Amino acid sequence: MCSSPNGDADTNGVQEMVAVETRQNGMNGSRARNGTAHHHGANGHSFGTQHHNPYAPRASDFLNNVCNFKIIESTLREGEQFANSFFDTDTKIAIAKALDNFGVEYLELTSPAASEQSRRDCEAICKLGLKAKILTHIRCHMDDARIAVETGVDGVDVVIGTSSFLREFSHGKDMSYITKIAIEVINFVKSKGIEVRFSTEDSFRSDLVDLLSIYQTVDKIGVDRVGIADTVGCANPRQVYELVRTLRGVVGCDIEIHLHNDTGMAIANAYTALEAGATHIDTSVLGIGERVGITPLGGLVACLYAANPEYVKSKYNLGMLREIENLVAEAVEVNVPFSNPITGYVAFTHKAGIHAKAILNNPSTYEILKPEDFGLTRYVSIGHRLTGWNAVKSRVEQLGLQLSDDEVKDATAKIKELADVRTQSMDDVDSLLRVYHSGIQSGALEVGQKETLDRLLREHRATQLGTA
Ligand SMILES: CC(=O)SCCNC(=O)CCNC(=O)[C@H](O)C(C)(C)COP(=O)(O)OP(=O)(O)OC[C@H]1O[C@@H](n2cnc3c(N)ncnc32)[C@H](O)[C@@H]1OP(=O)(O)O
Ligand SMILES: O=C(O)CCC(=O)C(=O)O
Ligand SMILES: [Mg+2]
Repeated sequence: MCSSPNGDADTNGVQEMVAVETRQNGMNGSRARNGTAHHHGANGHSFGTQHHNPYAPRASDFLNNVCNFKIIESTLREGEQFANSFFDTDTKIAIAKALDNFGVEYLELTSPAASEQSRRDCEAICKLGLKAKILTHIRCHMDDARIAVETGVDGVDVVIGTSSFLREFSHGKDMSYITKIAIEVINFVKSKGIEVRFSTEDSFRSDLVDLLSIYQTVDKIGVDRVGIADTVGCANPRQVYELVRTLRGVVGCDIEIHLHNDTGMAIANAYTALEAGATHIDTSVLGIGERVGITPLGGLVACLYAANPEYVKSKYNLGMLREIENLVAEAVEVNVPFSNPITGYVAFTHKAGIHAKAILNNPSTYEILKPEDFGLTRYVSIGHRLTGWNAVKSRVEQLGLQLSDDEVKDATAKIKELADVRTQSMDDVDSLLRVYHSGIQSGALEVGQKETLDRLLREHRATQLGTA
């Protein structure tokens, strides 16, 4: 196991990464906060946030909607449906508080009809006095509704399957019964003075006429939100855009969307839904949920930040993301994936020499997310065969060594030669640079004297091993 540049324990086999600071940020190479001896930290840089970025992508329709969306964080509902999940009361409360501090607008909790403990936990979370509104998620059934409204929640999310699959094999009800029971449940919840949302499970495999008809019916009786659910993760962005856009044209209430990630499109679909006029997006931390889960909170935040960083920074406490993901990962006994947006092991690590040079000059060249906005650290990896002399020069400067460009290039050639056999650790690279530097200082070494350098390195190794 090696330690991630951003401090997470990880087993993904990325080894011996070393890092240097960007030129814009000075060259005081400090040890990474949480890394091993092989990891050197590189804090932020000065581009971007206060100034217009002339290289940013053009604003899209999305920017018109991005300031109005709300997150319905469902780790404590959909996330409890993840195969590994078992949340005791303390864990639920810790997750609820963390997400509230992060700034999500809603927390969705498992139905109090699921079990006695689920009901008690729902009541306990309602009593925490969080800023986020507390919702619970129930079947479209009066028994569930009666229990839900007694828990102290701010709102109830009601769902029923409308696809022929679910009508036939799940609840066995036809559209006219579904419409009748939906009206009854919605009116009942509304009569208690709390929010009510009505959603159609498996929307993308439901008949469009049925869908629009029931959405219009519930809109007319004053539902606060209608929900679209891609329950099986079958939708693509074009289908999401079309359904949300069509629905936007026929209802006046808010539109929520719940997107499963079976084909890896949950984040893209969420983005598209916002472009099309959705107002509420369901997420869970790390995307946990049934099967491979739903739109992950971190991934959604990354994509919204990329579109409108200042707004997203002002809305959410981004520095908490890693802590929240670690909390949930630990609770459900999984690792944060190496490729996770923002918090993945390598999310801010740059390797190839061409990238490294540009990143050192201006991080915007190869980064659209700024690690410091998430309390994280950028790394430039050296010691491998793709290393270039610019990255090595930066490390030379961090170490306080004086070498000319030709000398750095000469030392880089040696690093690459060694790295063709085995990737060099940070300590290996530092030793080589120090040996090279003292050889130059003492006059024992000149640029291009490969055999002398090899001898100096052999002698250094022997001294270290005590065999000189
Ligand atoms: C796509 C989703 O994720 S929806 C949310 C899923 N969440 C949950 O299932 C919460 C946890 N679930 C539970 O604890 C249980 O399933 C309960 C308490 C809800 C129901 O338990 P049981 O009464 O034992 O029924 P069971 O789980 O076997 O079957 C589901 C029942 O709900 C009915 N049902 C299914 N979906 C709905 C719905 N959306 N609205 C109304 N009734 C529904 C089915 O007809 C079936 O009832 P029946 O067997 O009495 O005819
Ligand atoms: O209530 C909803 O909108 C979504 C329910 C759900 O989890 C799903 O359909 O996958
Ligand atoms: Mg779901």
